[in-house]
Amino acid sequence: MQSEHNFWHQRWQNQQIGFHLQSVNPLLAAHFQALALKAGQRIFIPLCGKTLDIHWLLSQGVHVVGAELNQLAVDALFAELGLQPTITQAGTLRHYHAVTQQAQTIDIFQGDFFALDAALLGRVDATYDRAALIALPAELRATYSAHLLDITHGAAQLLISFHYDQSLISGPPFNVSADEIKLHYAQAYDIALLAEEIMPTGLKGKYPAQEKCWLLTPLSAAPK
Ligand SMILES: C[S@@+](CC[C@H](N)C(=O)[O-])C[C@H]1O[C@@H](n2cnc3c(N)ncnc32)[C@H](O)[C@@H]1O
Repeated sequence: MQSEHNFWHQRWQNQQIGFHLQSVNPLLAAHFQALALKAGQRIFIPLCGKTLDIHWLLSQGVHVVGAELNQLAVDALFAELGLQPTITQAGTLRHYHAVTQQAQTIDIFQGDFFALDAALLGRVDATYDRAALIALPAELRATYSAHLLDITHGAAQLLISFHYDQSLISGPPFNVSADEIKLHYAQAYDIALLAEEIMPTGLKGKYPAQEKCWLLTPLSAAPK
């Protein structure tokens, strides 16, 4: 686990953050409404980095809670949002909290996602997973998905997955197949494919790759 953490700390330290998009993720903007969140509800972004998707979600009138390992990323996120957070220690995690001018709250837990529990995380009405599941190696993904289900009480998810020939190059991002998504989540969710898109530039500019956007609806709430 420590080498896994060091890998990401080094990426942030060296600003090797090719995963960080310069605008809101088009799949989020196109399919956010599928989550049917109301103003004032709260969305969780595991492994959030300093994504501009957070800026966009706050502008949609929802509260945001995130988890991110690296402190440089979290400090940059708040600086780019123009917000001065209050920071408190919560066990091994640092809890950043701020309120936007439009009264949306943003809470980021800086530290290991696996140290976050349901009580600390608080209410979650939906989860947005972009480059979280696919950022983790195969041996961590079952633990990740089980922990996510546990701490969010199985809240609905918008999940973006990544598909390419894993034999061409090693991850991250990792290829996570539709079958694997079902393996992790079919016991808790109805799983619907909302969109699939070929990445015009491919992965790292050369390997053919595809993104898929999934809506995971809790089985208790899914239409029969
Ligand atoms: C591929 S990036 C995606 C970031 C963001 N979701 C985005 O779309 O830009 C994965 C992020 O997860 C963070 N991360 C990796 N392992 C983590 C862990 N165990 N707990 C919390 N964050 C972690 C990394 O520091 C990195 O910022």
